Amino acid sequence: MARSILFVHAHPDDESIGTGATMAHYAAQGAHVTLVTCTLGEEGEIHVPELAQLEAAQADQLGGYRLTELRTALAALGDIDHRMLGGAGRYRDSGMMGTPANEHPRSFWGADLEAASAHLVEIMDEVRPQVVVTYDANGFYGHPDHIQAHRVAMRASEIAAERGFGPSKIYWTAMPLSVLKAGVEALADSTDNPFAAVTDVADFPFGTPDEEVAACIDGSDHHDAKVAALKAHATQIPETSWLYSIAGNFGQEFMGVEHYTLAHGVRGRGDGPYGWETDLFSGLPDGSPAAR
Ligand SMILES: CC(=O)N[C@H]1[C@@H](O[C@@H]2[C@H](O)[C@H](O)[C@@H](O)[C@H](O)[C@H]2O)O[C@H](CO)[C@@H](O)[C@@H]1O
Ligand SMILES: [Zn+2]
Repeated sequence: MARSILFVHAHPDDESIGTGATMAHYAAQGAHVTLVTCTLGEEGEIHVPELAQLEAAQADQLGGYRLTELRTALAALGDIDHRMLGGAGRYRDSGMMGTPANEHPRSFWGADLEAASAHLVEIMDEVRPQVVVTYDANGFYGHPDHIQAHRVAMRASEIAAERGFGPSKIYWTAMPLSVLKAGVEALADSTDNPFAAVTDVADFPFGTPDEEVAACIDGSDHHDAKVAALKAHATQIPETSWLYSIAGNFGQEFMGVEHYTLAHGVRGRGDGPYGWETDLFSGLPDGSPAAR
């Protein structure tokens, strides 16, 4: 049975930042890798000075531009089947929690959950993923679009299951506290340490106790592909980003290794002190819905 994995992300850049190595890992193995992006990222910052006037308050063209960045990023990750939830432009970037963009008539945060989920069910019925990957209920770090992406992915998976093609496993992106702690220590002497004010990893809006993590995907063979994908998102991720300096200070494994908690399904065989799975498809029952 062809392996099919579906990633649900909020903005262009999240797919590369949070799951780029995993996507490249499974694409390289010949799995059907589908990415659903829920918004175009219209409310993002612009770290490329010559594009500053594309911002929402001026030309309001950042969303279309970020779609081109996303396409370049996906080309670096491999053969990825990319869809925009409800079609490009259907749902708008809601901005950070509590900002006026939350109230925009097309904001994803204000979307009707059933209608948004129906768009995702349609894609799930076509690609029949055995595995779905999204964020935890806090959207990993509390962004409204990430929280809504979680809700839509979970509701769509529920509806798909009722119709006989639900995923066998659902994972949420996670950062083990041990990795977070090592990363903060690695950056401690860095000149551009964004976490200089952090004294305790519990201060971060994310971080999962190691024993609650279920899977660790080693995509370090795809480290360069992930870095190329991050660089494609230049409006969001400046050359000076800590994402690049931590790889230098922490080591390449930071960039190429991605972790997940298991929200639904049976955990397969694992390694190490906490039995972390090394394959998101491990332990799948044979009866998983076949791709159409
Ligand atoms: C990684 C991610 O989800 N980025 C979002 C996020 O971007 C943040 C936002 O611009 C904030 O104002 C900055 O201080 C912060 O550094 C950024 O990470 O929110 C944007 C607006 O919704 C979104 O476009 C971007 O993809
Ligand atoms: Zn995002």
